This record gives sequence, structure tokens and C-alpha cells, in this order.
Amino acid sequence: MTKIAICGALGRMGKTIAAMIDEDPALEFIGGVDVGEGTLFGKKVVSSENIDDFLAEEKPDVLIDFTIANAAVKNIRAASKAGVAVVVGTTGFSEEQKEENRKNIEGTIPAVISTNFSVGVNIFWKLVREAAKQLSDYDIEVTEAHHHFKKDAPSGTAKTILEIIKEETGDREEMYGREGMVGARGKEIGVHVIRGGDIVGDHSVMFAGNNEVIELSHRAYDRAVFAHGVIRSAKWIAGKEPGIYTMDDVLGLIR
Ligand SMILES: NC(=O)C1=CN([C@@H]2O[C@H](COP(=O)(O)OP(=O)(O)OC[C@H]3O[C@@H](n4cnc5c(N)ncnc54)[C@H](OP(=O)(O)O)[C@@H]3O)[C@@H](O)[C@H]2O)C=CC1
Ligand SMILES: O=C(O)C1=N[C@H](C(=O)O)C[C@H](O)C1
Repeated sequence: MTKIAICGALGRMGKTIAAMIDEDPALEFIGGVDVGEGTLFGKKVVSSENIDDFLAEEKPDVLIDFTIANAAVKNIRAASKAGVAVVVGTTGFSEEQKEENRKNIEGTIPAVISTNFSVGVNIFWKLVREAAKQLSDYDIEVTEAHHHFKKDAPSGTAKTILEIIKEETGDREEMYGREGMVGARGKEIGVHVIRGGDIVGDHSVMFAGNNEVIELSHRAYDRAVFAHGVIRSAKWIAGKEPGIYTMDDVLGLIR
């Protein structure tokens, strides 16, 4: 039985993942940390200030993090000190924070890190890559929409989309929205962020050429799609060699 703990256990994703672990006979939910304290599925959720003691006492095989970037950096550091594998879905890391995570993980613990754990989005990224490769001279616009509670923008998934497009089309700068006399379009990638209601997570990429437009899009209807990928990753990562893995590794997809 793989013992799983969650950072951000009382949040939207934390609760969704804990519920799925509770239903899985191969996994045991052993509690977690959050800003506030409480109980979830009969297990203790303690203050994240006590994460070192929590890890030493509860000894999880895998620590799942769905919090906020600065908290996730500290949680990964604590997992590294305790020798616990991590699955990280938190988004919004700065380049410096990514570098610190890399230093804490490489050579010490195995980690799956992904800006989106849904299988569909991981396939969508492959389609975006192929379209960007074939249509590298088209005008490209990226749009994402999320619920009104989301703190980071653009979404981690949209940032991954931008990385993929840039890898395939070369040097293009992002243009965040447009207002006023911005002039004719240049070789930018337009980026548009929408926040509203309870939208779980929509992403679309438009490739506009002369007389034709291709649009690729993904829509998540329920956080369960992310949680399924997280559970798959937690089962996969236990016992792996130290290093940073992606959903490509978990799903066996070719990069
Ligand atoms: N990779 C993926 O597939 C997905 C990634 N995400 C990402 O996951 C993250 C969380 O999303 P979501 O669950 O919707 O957000 P929530 O705000 O619902 O949950 C985050 C939880 O973490 C808590 N938290 C904040 N700071 C700390 C800390 N220092 N230590 C421990 N817990 C802390 C929050 O507490 P409080 O509310 O008191 O601040 C909250 O309970 C975001 O970065 C989001 O972008 C989301 C969905 C899918
Ligand atoms: O905050 C969310 O809700 C989501 N965040 C992730 C992101 O930033 O890409 C993934 C998903 O879109 C939901």
C-alpha cells in the first residue's frame, strides 16, 4: 500500500485528490498540511509550518503538492530533506523558484512535475506542437479561461503552450491582450486570459493564415481529470530513481 500525504489538502485540488485516494485500495491517505488545520477522511491536516515534523512522524511514500508557488518551494525542500518522492501540480513558479526546486530534487528524490495532469491536455500539447511546427508562419493566439479564484496568470498550462510554440517557431515574444493604437500585428504570440465563475480550465490555440483558421482547444469539465493523472503519477513515482519526470514519462508518451 502506497502512503500518500497532501500539501494543500483542504484546497479544491487537495480535497478532490484525497477523495480519490480514499476510494483506491492500492493507496492510503495519511493526512497532510495546509494553512489552516482540520481533518479529512479521518486523517489530520496540520499547519504547513510543521511540515518537517509531519513528514518525520507520518513517513509518506509520496507527497502531493497543490498549494501556491512560494509554499510549494518550501514543501519540496522539506520532502527532499526527508527523502520523500513528490508529485507537484502547483503552478506560477518564477524561474528562480524552478531552479531552487531543481536543486532540491535532482540527485535526492524522484518528482513528477506538470502544469497539467489531465491526459487530454498532455495529448493536446502534442497536437499544438505539431501544428506549430507545420504552421510556423501563421499568426498564433493563445487563450485560457479559469474560475474567479485562480491566483496566477497566465495559467501554468498556457505557459507550457507558449514554451512549446516558441520551441517550434523560434523567437517570438508574447503580446498580452491589445488596447489602443497597437499597429499591425507583428510576429508575436497573442495571449488572452479570462477569469470568471467556476470555469474549471479552458485552453485554446488559434493558428490564423490567409483564408483559413485552425483552432485547437481543450476544456476540463471536472477537477477529477487532473486528480486521475495525479493518482497515476503517485503510483508510478514510488521507488523511481531521483530526478524530475513529466507526464510524458508517466504515460509513456514520446517527447
Ligand atoms: N497541474 C495541474 O493539473 C493543476 C494545477 N493546479 C494548480 O494547483 C494549485 C492549487 O489549486 P487549487 O486547489 O485550485 O487552489 P486552492 O486555493 O483551492 O488550494 C490551495 C490550498 O493550499 C493552501 N495553501 C496556501 N499556502 C499554503 C502553505 N504555505 N502551505 C500549505 N498549504 C497552503 C491554501 O490555503 P488558503 O486557502 O488558506 O490560502 C489552499 O487550501 C494552483 O497553483 C493551481 O494552478 C490546479 C489544478 C490542476
Ligand atoms: O488553477 C486551476 O484551477 C488550474 N490550474 C492549472 C494551470 O494553471 O494550468 C491547470 C488547470 O488548468 C486548472
